[in-house]
Amino acid sequence: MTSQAKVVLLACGSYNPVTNMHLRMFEIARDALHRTGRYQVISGVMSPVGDGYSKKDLVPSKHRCEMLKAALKSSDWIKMDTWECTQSTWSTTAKVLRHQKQQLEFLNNSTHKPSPSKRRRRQHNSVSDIQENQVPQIDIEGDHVPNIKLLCGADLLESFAVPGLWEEEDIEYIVGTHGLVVITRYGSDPLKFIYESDILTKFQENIFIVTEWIYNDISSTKVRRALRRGESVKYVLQDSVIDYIREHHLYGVPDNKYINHMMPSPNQEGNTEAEEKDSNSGEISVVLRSSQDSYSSLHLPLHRMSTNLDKRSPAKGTVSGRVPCFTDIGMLVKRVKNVRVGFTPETCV
Ligand SMILES: Nc1ncnc2c1ncn2[C@@H]1O[C@H](COP(=O)(O)OP(=O)(O)OP(=O)(O)O)[C@@H](O)[C@H]1O
Ligand SMILES: O=C(O)c1ccc[n+]([C@@H]2O[C@H](COP(=O)([O-])O)[C@@H](O)[C@H]2O)c1
Repeated sequence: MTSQAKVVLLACGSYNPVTNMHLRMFEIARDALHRTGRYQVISGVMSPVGDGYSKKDLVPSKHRCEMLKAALKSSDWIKMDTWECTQSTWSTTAKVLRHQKQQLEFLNNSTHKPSPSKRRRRQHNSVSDIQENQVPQIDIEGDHVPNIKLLCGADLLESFAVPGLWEEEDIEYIVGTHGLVVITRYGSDPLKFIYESDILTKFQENIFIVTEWIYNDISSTKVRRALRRGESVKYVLQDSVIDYIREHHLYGVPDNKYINHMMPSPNQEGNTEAEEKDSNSGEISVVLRSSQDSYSSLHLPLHRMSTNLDKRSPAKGTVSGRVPCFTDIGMLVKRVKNVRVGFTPETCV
């Protein structure tokens, strides 16, 4: 019986925000590699791109990392590594792979897992509370350093052909030294693409194409568009990620009439204690009721509301008489400093 090669799957991306498909890619890839009988996937690593990557609508890495951290609670084998996004400038994917390789070699050579140096700790301070994930815990058995393969969608593979985007020597290093696991994506034809590229054809045996038969063309771009329009993204993102986006008002999530489409996740329901606490801490908790028994809450810092409140109510932060008008949201119950006012759209002018 031949021994199985140990593999770590590394996926680099914006994760702006992380979607269920980003997570599923790992599951699909692991299944496919295991099916061959030749590989054993020992870990998955997600490396969010740094803020220096000038991509439209990229929210700060602090938020993207927090969303990834929340999403990865649902996996016991995929970890985040924040090394890339804590570098002062954008790092090429080849550089990230080199770093990961060094980490694994270091792990392999030492009996103890590396603890972050003081310098690294300082670098990670900007990304609050994610230090625990900065060095993915990978259990290495035996003498061989696992092979790191770059996991990506077919669109990333096809971006190799965009003039000036990737360095040719980087492509050689990525595909020749590490190898790719490519998940098919709608509209892509990776086999044809490899055929048309000399360099990819040269390293063809290092490219593993996985057809995703449970077709799913989720993309972060589409998610951001839906969020901007106030449309539901439930079951497309992890509930914890939706909660985070809502709490931090990311991606232009509207505060007004569409917000009731973003239903709360089960872990947010019945959180009256938190609401009471917020109402005493300079924040307004607005509870939107869109049907008989389902609620969605929206936390607004007082300074964001003060203009409305100044205009419409006698005292800032208190509600009496007329209240800010939130149109088209059905029954709305509003709590400010423990004053609770219920009203319907008809009461708005
Ligand atoms: N639906 C999908 N099918 C296959 N691969 C995907 C899918 N969505 C994302 N990927 C892959 O995930 C990796 C990370 O991508 P990225 O964070 O840029 O996601 P994205 O959804 O394509 O983002 P955006 O829409 O903002 O460009 C890339 O390799 C990309 O090809
Ligand atoms: O290394 C490169 O030259 C390179 C060129 C283009 C994109 N990438 C990486 O590809 C990943 C996905 O990029 P994007 O633009 O599809 O979100 C992200 O991690 C980028 O750093 C890397």
